[in-house]
Amino acid sequence: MPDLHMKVEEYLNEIAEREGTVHLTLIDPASQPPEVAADIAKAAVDGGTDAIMIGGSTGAGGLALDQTLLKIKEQIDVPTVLFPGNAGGLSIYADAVLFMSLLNSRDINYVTTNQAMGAPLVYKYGIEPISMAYIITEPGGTVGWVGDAKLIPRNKPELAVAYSLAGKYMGMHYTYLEAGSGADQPVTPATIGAVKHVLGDNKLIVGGGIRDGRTAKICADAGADMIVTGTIVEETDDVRNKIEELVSAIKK
Ligand SMILES: CC(C)=CCC/C(C)=C/CC/C(C)=C/CC/C(C)=C/COP(=O)(O)OP(=O)(O)O
Ligand SMILES: O=P(O)(O)OC[C@@H](O)CO
Ligand SMILES: [Mg+2]
Repeated sequence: MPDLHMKVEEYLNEIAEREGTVHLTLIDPASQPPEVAADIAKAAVDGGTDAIMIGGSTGAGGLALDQTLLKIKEQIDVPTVLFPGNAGGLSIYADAVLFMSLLNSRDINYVTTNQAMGAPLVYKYGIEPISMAYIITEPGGTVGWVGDAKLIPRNKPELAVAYSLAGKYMGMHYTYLEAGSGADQPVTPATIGAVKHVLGDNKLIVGGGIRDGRTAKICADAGADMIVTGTIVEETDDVRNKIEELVSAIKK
């Protein structure tokens, strides 16, 4: 049960310290009606997920986003964290936003422009911004295409390290290594380990292509502080059971 006076970033960091790894469930508001999203969120929380991330690369804003958040908040009391594909992915009903720059994008819109367009809303709505370096590796999926990322090759950890260090030196608190939603394989343990080594205490999020406890544990053991799963939660018939499998594999 979260302390509501605590900031979301502190809440997540504290779980990472105490339990070894945080589990985040990603819900795409464009994938199902708000009531169904709320049922998924409830089952995920019952299964032990630590927070709900809300976002999508395509069509994830507006009324559907607001209604999805409102319905989810009726069902659960863990934090809701926006994962916006652009400035349209913000909602007054969320607790926090992963305020990210896609560092390896070729398109300035994903490096600073959406951030500038969204920042006044974050301020006005009072959403907690969590600064984050977002780095996409092969295969990259939809988000790699939409974000026009110069994908980091799977076998080039040194390039992921270079971008991660740049993010840290620019003052970003979190780093997110993304293989793309639904990737056939997640980011390699070698890349995760090399990046975590240079990040030190800065938190590392890993997502894309993680579908089972065994894979989640490999990523956590390699150095991920937080594991994101989205697609598998959309696909499974038993969300609670699937989340329990993932959570029990990565927590102390
Ligand atoms: C901070 C603000 C206001 C905006 C940031 C804008 C940036 C940098 C976006 C990065 C590029 C991007 C398109 C990110 C989307 C992240 C996301 C929600 C991925 C989830 O992917 P899915 O939507 O599940 O993928 P599919 O559409 O393939 O299912
Ligand atoms: O859908 P999956 O493959 O779990 O990926 C989650 C997340 O990393 C996508 O941004
Ligand atoms: Mg998706």
